[in-house]
Amino acid sequence: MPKRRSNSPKKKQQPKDRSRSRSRDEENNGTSKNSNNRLLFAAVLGAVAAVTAYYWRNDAEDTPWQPRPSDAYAPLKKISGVLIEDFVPQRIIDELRYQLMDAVNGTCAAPTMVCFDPARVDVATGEAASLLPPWLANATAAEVVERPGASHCVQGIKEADAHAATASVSFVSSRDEFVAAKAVERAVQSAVGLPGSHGLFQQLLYYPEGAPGYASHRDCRDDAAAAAAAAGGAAPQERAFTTLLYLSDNASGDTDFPTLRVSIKPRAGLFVAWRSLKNSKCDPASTHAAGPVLVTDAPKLVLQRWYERTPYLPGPNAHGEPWTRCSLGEDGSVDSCRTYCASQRARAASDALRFGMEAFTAHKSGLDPDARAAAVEALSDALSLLPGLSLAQVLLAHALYDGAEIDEARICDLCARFLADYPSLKGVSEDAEVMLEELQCDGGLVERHRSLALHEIAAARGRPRAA
Ligand SMILES: O=C(O)CCC(=O)C(=O)O
Ligand SMILES: [Fe+2]
Repeated sequence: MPKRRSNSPKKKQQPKDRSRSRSRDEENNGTSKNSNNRLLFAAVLGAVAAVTAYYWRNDAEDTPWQPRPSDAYAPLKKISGVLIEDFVPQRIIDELRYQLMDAVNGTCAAPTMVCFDPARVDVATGEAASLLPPWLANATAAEVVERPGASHCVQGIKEADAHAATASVSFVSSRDEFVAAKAVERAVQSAVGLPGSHGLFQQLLYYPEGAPGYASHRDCRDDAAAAAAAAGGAAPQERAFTTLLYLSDNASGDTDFPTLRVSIKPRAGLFVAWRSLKNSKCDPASTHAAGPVLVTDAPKLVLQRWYERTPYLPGPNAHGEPWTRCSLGEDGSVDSCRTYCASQRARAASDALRFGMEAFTAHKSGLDPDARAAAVEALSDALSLLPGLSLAQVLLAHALYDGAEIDEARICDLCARFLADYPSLKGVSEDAEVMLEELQCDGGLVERHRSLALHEIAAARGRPRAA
């Protein structure tokens, strides 16, 4: 017999009623309906917001930052910087290096689109503005397109020319894509208190020998209004902290903090982190640059991650085909070109997630009777590719919960996994908790998933490398 249960979680109205056998008619009236509306609102709005802005956020919560005093790095004191050597065991570094090099030689290898920020190409005429670099001399012959989230782009660039533009490569991975990156996330949480739930995507950076580096900048934004506009009206990103884990030993390519007169030389296993915001403002002292890598040096490899002030739930990875973005230097010339790319697996998972979110929204709108099944299928696909994809976990739990015949064990597991990573994401975590309660899930499930995570920390922070 198919199980009957409430249409949506109802913690507030019926805290003690865990019955899953009431009829739908009974449920669809009075206070339950208000509760349904609240949850429907949270879920759908959240999904839509995630589609448009690629994240949910919670302004109520501040990011913790509690590094051990012994890890404080005095030269970066003004920005609460820490520096930790031998942050993770060599095997973690080896795996990350392997993933990055594999991407550089494979999925990231052939960017054919270069974008300028701000616009350097006239979309109407297709003419390149002045000060374009020589490799774009015949850009007018190429197709000029607009890319959401970037400015004007030139498409169809010859591969060799695009390679000339590739000053660095950012291989953008989901938080859970690689075991090694996940282990680093846990290590960061244990060392400086930054929970993974505040982290943006992880970036594996590659600067080839001879790369000019990355021009002086801050990772935060000064102008909240401009940032909101750039985010398409959604809440702007606020990168509050930056963490770097160097994966290579270099004689050049230092991370420089000109205001603080500090230079950090890359050394495999060296971890450095600092805060960019001071009293909620973008701190000028956090200005930094990646120095040029000498032609005689080895390529510089880094795992970089930004952390938001508040929890952040990533949506689909925005990077499809590899593409290159160039920013402008102070004199208006093009500098700091970087190629962005993601793995085939992450891209496939993102496509499934995007489709699943659309289907989920259609299901919640009540207009399409087949949408729920489509959402379940697509979100399950996304999770089979990237099991830790938190947004897919919580949406799939909701979609399954709304079905006539529910797989309680699966919903419990999805909610517990989600809550182990996102214990306090406004509106979303609460719903996951309500589902756990309504389904009378095993009370220790979340804790088990959490301790699994702690186990990963212990594994990540293994014995220091031999000198
Ligand atoms: O590679 C580095 O040393 C720093 C990179 C950086 O600052 C950035 O990508 O925002
Ligand atoms: Fe930076």
